[in-house]
Amino acid sequence: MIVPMHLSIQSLSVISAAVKGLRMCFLLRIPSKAYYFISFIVLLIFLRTFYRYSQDIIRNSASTMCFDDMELTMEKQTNVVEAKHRSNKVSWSIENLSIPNGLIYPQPSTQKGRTDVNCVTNWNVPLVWEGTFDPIVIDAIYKKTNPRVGVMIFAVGKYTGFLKGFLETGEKHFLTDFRVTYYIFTDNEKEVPAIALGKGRKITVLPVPSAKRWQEVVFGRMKWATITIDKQIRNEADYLFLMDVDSLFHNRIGAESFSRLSAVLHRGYYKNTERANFPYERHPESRAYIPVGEGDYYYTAAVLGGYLEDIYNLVRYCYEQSEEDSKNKIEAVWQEESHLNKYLLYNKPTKVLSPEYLWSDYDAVPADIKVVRISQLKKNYAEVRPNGGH
Ligand SMILES: CC(=O)N[C@H]1[C@@H](OP(=O)(O)OP(=O)(O)OC[C@H]2O[C@@H](n3ccc(=O)[nH]c3=O)[C@H](O)[C@@H]2O)O[C@H](CO)[C@H](O)[C@@H]1O
Ligand SMILES: [Mn+2]
Repeated sequence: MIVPMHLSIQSLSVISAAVKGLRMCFLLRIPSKAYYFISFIVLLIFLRTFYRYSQDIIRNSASTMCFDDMELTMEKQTNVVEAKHRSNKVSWSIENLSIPNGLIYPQPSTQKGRTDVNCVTNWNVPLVWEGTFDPIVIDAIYKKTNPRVGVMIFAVGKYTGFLKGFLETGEKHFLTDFRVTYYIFTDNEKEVPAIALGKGRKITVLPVPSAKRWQEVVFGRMKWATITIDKQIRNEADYLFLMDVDSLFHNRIGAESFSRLSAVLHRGYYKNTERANFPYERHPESRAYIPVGEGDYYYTAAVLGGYLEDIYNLVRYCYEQSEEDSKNKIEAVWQEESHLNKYLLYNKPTKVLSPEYLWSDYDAVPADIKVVRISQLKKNYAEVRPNGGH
């Protein structure tokens, strides 16, 4: 319990001054009316002080009780999945959904829309497919806040060879009217190609160490992203993406991809896979463990987006958890993607993007994928990865 010291000291000095005055009156034999009047004032001050003091005590003990209760509840919640060192900074966010006057676009319908696929999750956030948004409307909403968009990509070892195609097609299709900085994490600066960039767009090259195993790179993404956001990106971007570099953009990606935390459904498991068969980490010893019977979707780690602080919390979580695993000599089945899937199960994304946002050149495009926006390139794993392997 905290005693309100400031209050008691202040009030005591007022009371003692009044008592002194009273004694003076008594000693100087000031007429009795004034004497009664001063006594009355002293009594009032005394009562007021006592009242305030007791209120403070009640308030303090109540808050101590609340705090004790909170601690108890938190102890009961044994499975809270979040970064140990979460950022408590306030993210940039879209303020309101206003658009400029006079914008011309087709009338939206309450009756027509995509019916072949589900366009909403069971936690009631959009599941984005072609035909569920109007590019003119959605871009206009976000354009007015003119966010600084950062895209973190890693090109370590032979993967620098993918940069040219990624950047050139990105300039054609990726948030073309927005400010974009490509943060290229590489061990070989000289291999970063010179690409003509649109207005308001730039490249920042960030050195990272080379790797002997590709697994080091994919885990390392979470570590270097965490460190670099802290050191630099936090002051330069409002919205952040993390993407694989071995892909090309084929069609528009716009503001419909923006939300506090947007994750993409992995093309391999979005339609007919029972959750028990999702390739989640199934060993309880791993920090990425998800028990059979739990799970919403299987998300890819190859495209992710969100407000800066939300992405920070996510990458920091994946980094911390994989560090814990490696202390115990465990490597999750799909590396950082396994930790990501655990995080997203217990911290639901605020938008889920369909596999239009990451398809693969290995797979035929089915009828429900009306537009392929990004596609993973076919690659010779033995050739591009330092230790080969699939
Ligand atoms: C479509 C999809 O879900 N992709 C994921 C999948 O395989 P992928 O086959 O897509 O992984 P990948 O070889 O493309 O590696 C992921 C990314 O790490 C970077 N990189 C990797 C190795 C290397 O030597 N140098 C380098 O720069 C590069 O940006 C690459 O795009 O599994 C990986 C982890 O197992 C990641 O979770 C990928 O996001
Ligand atoms: Mn990839």
